[in-house]
Amino acid sequence: MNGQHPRSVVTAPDATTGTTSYDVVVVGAGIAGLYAIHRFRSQGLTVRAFEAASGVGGVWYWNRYPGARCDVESIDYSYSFSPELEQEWNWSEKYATQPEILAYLEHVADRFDLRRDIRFDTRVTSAVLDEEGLRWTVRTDRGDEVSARFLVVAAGPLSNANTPAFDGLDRFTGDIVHTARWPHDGVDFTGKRVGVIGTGSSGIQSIPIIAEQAEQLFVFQRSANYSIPAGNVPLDDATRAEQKANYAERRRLSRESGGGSPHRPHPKSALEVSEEERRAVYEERWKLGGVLFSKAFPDQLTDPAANDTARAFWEEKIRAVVDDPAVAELLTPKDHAIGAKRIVTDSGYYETYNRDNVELVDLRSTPIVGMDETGIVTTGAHYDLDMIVLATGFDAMTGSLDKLEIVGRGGRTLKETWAAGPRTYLGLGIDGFPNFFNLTGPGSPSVLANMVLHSELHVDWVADAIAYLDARGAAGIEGTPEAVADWVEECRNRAEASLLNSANSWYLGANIPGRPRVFMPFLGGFGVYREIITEVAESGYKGFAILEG
Ligand SMILES: Cc1cc2nc3c(=O)[nH]c(=O)nc-3n(C[C@H](O)[C@H](O)[C@H](O)COP(=O)(O)OP(=O)(O)OC[C@H]3O[C@@H](n4cnc5c(N)ncnc54)[C@H](O)[C@@H]3O)c2cc1C
Repeated sequence: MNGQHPRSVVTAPDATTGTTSYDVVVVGAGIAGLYAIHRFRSQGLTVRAFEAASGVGGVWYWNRYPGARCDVESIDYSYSFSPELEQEWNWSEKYATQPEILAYLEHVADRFDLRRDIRFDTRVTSAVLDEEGLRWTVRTDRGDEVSARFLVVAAGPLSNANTPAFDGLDRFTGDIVHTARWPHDGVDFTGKRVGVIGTGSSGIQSIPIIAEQAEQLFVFQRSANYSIPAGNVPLDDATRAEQKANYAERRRLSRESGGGSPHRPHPKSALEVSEEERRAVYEERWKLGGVLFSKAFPDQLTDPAANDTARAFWEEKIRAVVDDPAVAELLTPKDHAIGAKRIVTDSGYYETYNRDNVELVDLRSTPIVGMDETGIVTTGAHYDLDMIVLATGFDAMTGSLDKLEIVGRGGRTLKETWAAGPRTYLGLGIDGFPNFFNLTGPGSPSVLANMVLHSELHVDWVADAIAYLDARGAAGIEGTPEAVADWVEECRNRAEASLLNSANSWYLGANIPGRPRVFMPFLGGFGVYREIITEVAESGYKGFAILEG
């Protein structure tokens, strides 16, 4: 071979098998999938993307519930690969709403002409490895069968909506909506008796808006969560101009940071500073709004005593807002450290409980028994309802992968390989699954980071790996079993040193019956992770086997 692996140009379907060949198949057209199409195409690779939805956007296509917003500032929750795009797009608010983020992603799809390589309304059902030819045969629910050298799954860590198996849910005769499958023409709550089940991010973001419309709102809470006001503001021209002028520096700081934002924690421990200084730092973080509160001090998520100072500050703030002390008590988490579950970013959540038409139902003391024709039955009461909103979150991180039958070496499925929990090398390589890359999933910082920058980091890494293989005429790349074992150990050690491992959260699959309890994201921080995977690439892919053609 002359140093170039033969490219698989898009072929006409094979006359006998009906199969079309591509360099890369991309599953999903959310933030990660869209950039993947652009990046691979720019490198001269042929791409076929499949998307189950009718349009681009991923979570921003599906999660149209009222109040849906990003919790990373809009200016940071934006692609960085195109300086022109950075300059031309104008965010209207500090934390953009779902319609605006979706409009942004549609603009990206149009601007870079991405739709022509996406087959919409098409769910990938299986991907099977041909071990000898090192190719993946990908099949869909619409009868497609295509072949690709590389399988890139961008199915998203939060794309598989979770509906708990409530007894009698199908007997309820009113309307049922899931926040992650929200009707495109909206939902009118006017004059309705509504029950919202769940007080995670989707519930907390939507409850204030539903409460304004509904005649009566019952909030069914199993676990209280820590939420912090977004402190959202419209962005004026001067602010935008200043942000854009400093975009490059902002990006640098974000890439090097723990979570993908330009803000840094205070340099000292929360326990080393005076009470006065600590309060001032927390006040400043409170004003920044949202998730950044969990990173005010470097030891906030590792030292319970440091964490407790943040929790006490939070509690004082919330108790000052909620009129009824008994309700404030119920809204105060008792079972996890602040930041151990992703802190929610809200707009008027706690104030909502001061309204006469809102009642908080504590499912810890009166669990849901089930539904009947007219409403929700708990061990304490029957709630007559016109509508149930399921804000019950996701089968996170591995849910969408599980629905997709990925069959690697020896006919072994990914599901079997991960039966005791996900096992990867850097989140990017799995032994037994050559030329398969799962973007922003287990073993990477994933949902702990700014997912736009994270998606770009992963896509660029994969594109560079493919270029490396092609330059050497190699056929493939595969994480070695030793490297996978070491990385699993590394991830476990980091998790055990963190308070995040102690909460019963979806980071560990704890919301899904039967899931092994394994902390799935890499906890070393985005900047550290970026350095590690960059060094691995620069070393000639240490820990990966380079497979000859
Ligand atoms: C309401 C909400 C708010 C969020 N806010 C933030 C935030 O502020 N900051 C942040 O960093 N992260 C946030 N996230 C996390 C979010 O998951 C990421 O930011 C990002 O959008 C993920 O992009 P993605 O392309 O990886 O996945 P997704 O956006 O989930 O896209 C995956 C796509 O793959 C498709 N798909 C899945 N399986 C298949 C299949 N078998 N065949 C075909 N298509 C398939 C899905 O339909 C989906 O459209 C939020 C998540 C939610 C749900």
